[in-house]
Amino acid sequence: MTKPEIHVADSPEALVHMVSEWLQRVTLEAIREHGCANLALSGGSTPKPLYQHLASKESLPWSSIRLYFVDERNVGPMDPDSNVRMIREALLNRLPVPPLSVFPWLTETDPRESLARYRQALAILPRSDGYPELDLAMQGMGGDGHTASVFPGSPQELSRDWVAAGPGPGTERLTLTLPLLAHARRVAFLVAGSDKATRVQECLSGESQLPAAWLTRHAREAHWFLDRASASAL
Ligand SMILES: O=C1O[C@H](COP(=O)(O)O)[C@@H](O)[C@H](O)[C@H]1O
Repeated sequence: MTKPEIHVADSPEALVHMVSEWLQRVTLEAIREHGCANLALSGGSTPKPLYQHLASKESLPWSSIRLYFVDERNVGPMDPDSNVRMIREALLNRLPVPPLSVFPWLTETDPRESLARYRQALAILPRSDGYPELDLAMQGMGGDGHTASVFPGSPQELSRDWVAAGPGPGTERLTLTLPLLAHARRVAFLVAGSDKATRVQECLSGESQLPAAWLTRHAREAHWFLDRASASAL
């Protein structure tokens, strides 16, 4: 449990550049250290420009990177709500990423089957305290303080498993759990916009029990990447 590092960029565009440089640096470091980098990416609207930017740079050795998905909505892979659809369109379809290194959630089926398959996909990772160890988990934060698909007051919030399924606004969710994410070598939150400023302040105050705050406090190394607007209440 260490103090989170807060990085503030002057604009949403500068934020994308800042996170992209950092993500590339820590990814290359992991590849140098143990031959590959194990990353988990979030969905939602905030990271899309980051993924598009990364796709345009083509500077990472994608054959040495495994890509997991922090969470998914239990909808088809072409559904407008699908996280993997957004990440494929913004990033994966534009790059030479080997399909076998990409681990989408199985959806449109019994969630117990999806969770069992995702546990298998995660089981190839090294372990930290019995949890699969990601090199980097890229997180978002919703306006209610959720992160991944762990919503305040949801059953997912209490899970100590590696993965969980449960309710979310609109669609059922499949998600990596907070303890698994906390065992990643690094957790990075990417948040933009003045509408989230008060929640950012709350999550970084050290008192809050919201999922994003819990993960920040329990992560081995937590980073918050903010634009000026989302950092305005700090
Ligand atoms: O529902 C979700 O929301 C969070 C936050 O999304 P944002 O659009 O407000 O940045 C996201 O991190 C998560 O992957 C997604 O499923």
